[in-house]
Amino acid sequence: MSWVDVVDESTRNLTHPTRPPRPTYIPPHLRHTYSNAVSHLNYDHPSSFNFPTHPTPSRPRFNPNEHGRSSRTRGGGRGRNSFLGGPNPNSFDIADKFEKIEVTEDDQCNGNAINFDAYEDIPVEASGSDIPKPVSSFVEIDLCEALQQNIKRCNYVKPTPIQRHAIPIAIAGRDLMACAQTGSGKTAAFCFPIICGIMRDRLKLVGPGGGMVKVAYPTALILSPTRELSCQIHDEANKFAHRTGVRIVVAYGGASIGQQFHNLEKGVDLLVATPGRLVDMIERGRVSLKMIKYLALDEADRMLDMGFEHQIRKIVEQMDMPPPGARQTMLFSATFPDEIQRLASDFLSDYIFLTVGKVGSSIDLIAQRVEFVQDMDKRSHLLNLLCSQNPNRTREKVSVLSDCLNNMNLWFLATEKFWFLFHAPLCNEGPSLTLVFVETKRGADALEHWLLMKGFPAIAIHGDKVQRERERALKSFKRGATPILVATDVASRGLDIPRVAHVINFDLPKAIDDYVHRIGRTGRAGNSGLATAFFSDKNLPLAKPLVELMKEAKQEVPSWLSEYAENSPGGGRGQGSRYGHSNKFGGYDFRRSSIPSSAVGYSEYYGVNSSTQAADNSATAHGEFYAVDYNTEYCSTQAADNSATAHGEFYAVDYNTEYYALPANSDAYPYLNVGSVVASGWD
Ligand SMILES: Nc1ncnc2c1ncn2[C@@H]1O[C@H](COP(=O)(O)OP(=O)(O)OP(=O)(O)O)[C@@H](O)[C@H]1O
Repeated sequence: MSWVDVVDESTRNLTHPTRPPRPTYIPPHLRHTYSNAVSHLNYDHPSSFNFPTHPTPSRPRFNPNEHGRSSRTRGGGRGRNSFLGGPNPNSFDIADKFEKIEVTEDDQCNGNAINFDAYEDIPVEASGSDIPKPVSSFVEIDLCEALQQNIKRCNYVKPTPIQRHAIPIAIAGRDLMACAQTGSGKTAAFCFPIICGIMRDRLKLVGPGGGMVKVAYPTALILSPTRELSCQIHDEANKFAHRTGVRIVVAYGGASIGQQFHNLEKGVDLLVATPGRLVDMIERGRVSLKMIKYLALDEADRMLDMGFEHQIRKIVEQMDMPPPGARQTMLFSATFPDEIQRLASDFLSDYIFLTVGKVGSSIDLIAQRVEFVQDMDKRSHLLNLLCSQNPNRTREKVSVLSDCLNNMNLWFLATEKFWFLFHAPLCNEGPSLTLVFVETKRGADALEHWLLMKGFPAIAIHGDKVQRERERALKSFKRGATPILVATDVASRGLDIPRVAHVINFDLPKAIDDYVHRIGRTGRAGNSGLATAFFSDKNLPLAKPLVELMKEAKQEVPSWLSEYAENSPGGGRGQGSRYGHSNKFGGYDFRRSSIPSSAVGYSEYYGVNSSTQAADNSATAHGEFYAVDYNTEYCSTQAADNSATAHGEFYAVDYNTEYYALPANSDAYPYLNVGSVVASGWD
């Protein structure tokens, strides 16, 4: 139950929920360290490279101290209703921040001017064998002419980093697991190679799906977790495939299956689908996957977590889809926990793992604020925030006017009346948009209703709404007619909505990955954004990963939050945290944890493949790895407790050197033996 539900309940009962007791202090566990070892760019090296990390130039970033106030004291001076009561310890003039946010609009294809220079300095790592070299322009890539034309039409002047690296890999036919920041252009990174591949195959293949047929045989399949995201990918892919002859169909639940069958009957090369609807279509015998040559999973970690894994396995492993190796598989997300990587590797063959940017984040471009707000104060705090988004607007004005309108039973007029107030100063062309995340569907409805009553133009989207309502809400939000969207996690992934200037985590999610995706709805395509989170006692498990994430993004961490992080039980990786051994958020090739050296931040290694997992615990490394510090901890993928400890240094292993694993949990003393066997503490 979210706080909104609590508020509803409590107002009804005229009681207030009691504040949960403070947790007892538990010292933070030792954080793993990882070196930021930087290797030389080495394209001659046949199978792995690590791109240099450049110093990050300073970007304008929100600094709460500039505003002369601090949110550092936990709850200090916090009133039950800070609007009516005393000063709010977290209050700040958000209007100042909005002035600093750069959101521009000038584009033919996607409605947003792009500032991809912002991504120029981000680190890129790739691992796997024989990695194709990245490119620096689209023309360098062997894409078909029509596709090149469409890329220009879309105003894509140059590839984003993920596109520079991922597209050549995919065009070379390699399987890929790619992790890149939210809003950094992953959709095109998998769409271009797929469309190009379909066009090439066309010349060679004539599938059974020509003309009006009852069973559709797509050659490419893109799966995504939500209906809205599938529609968005479909729209994007259609733009890229303009005049190429590639036929793209979308299939998702909640809409007429008859219409979707009809679309399929007209022919389909690329099917974009949500898993549930696709299973339905396959089971009705209307779609066959036996011609699939390209498979892409967007938001792949979400697709393989508990909610979807069963369906995905059914589609990929139990229907008639060709196996890994016979098809090309690409997995993309902004977050890739180890456990999910392990599951995902079942679907891949000799794949390349690519990570672009501060993995699992979008963050340098997003100013993050965390404010301590007790559940009962959240609504009034939200109102303060929304009011302060426009410097000319005072909460009193809104309150008086909306009370007035409410009394006259004219709340629907209020929406109209206050709409103009959301034309925030940051952009002249349209209103800035605010996305408010809540925990429950009921909470979303309640908050939408309450905001409307208060005169704020809000609309809710969540999984209990019928599809038409969901689409209407999103459309209204996108065009700015209703510039506040109250959403559950249904809107947290993938949606690319220009002009979302502010994401408010009214209720924080349980897992830090979800936080990363939520805040990634702003700060997209190189633009900056603002994310505000309301943190309350019940978010304690999230404190530590949140602090780590904010530090990694060079954000100001309130001291009260650091204190919470230290008191966080079990080191506070967060409820639902799925991180393994690394401080890096989300994107770390789990195969590396089989190799001691890589587990401590080594940048070059290769030849790690499925043989590392061989039953006899043997592996063959084809490459260099070296220099493990004394007492460095590293994890073993095969150890029961995923841990092992290396004491010592070893380095300089020649190509084709064989090394063997000791049993789990052994303290190993690796020794230097150039060109020969190295025993080390992994199994
Ligand atoms: N090379 C490019 N040049 C200009 N704009 C681009 C380029 N590539 C992508 N874009 C635009 O950047 C925006 C973000 O892209 P996209 O939605 O693919 O990001 P994403 O990485 O998939 O984000 P998320 O992780 O949230 O799903 C889109 O509006 C897209 O049209």
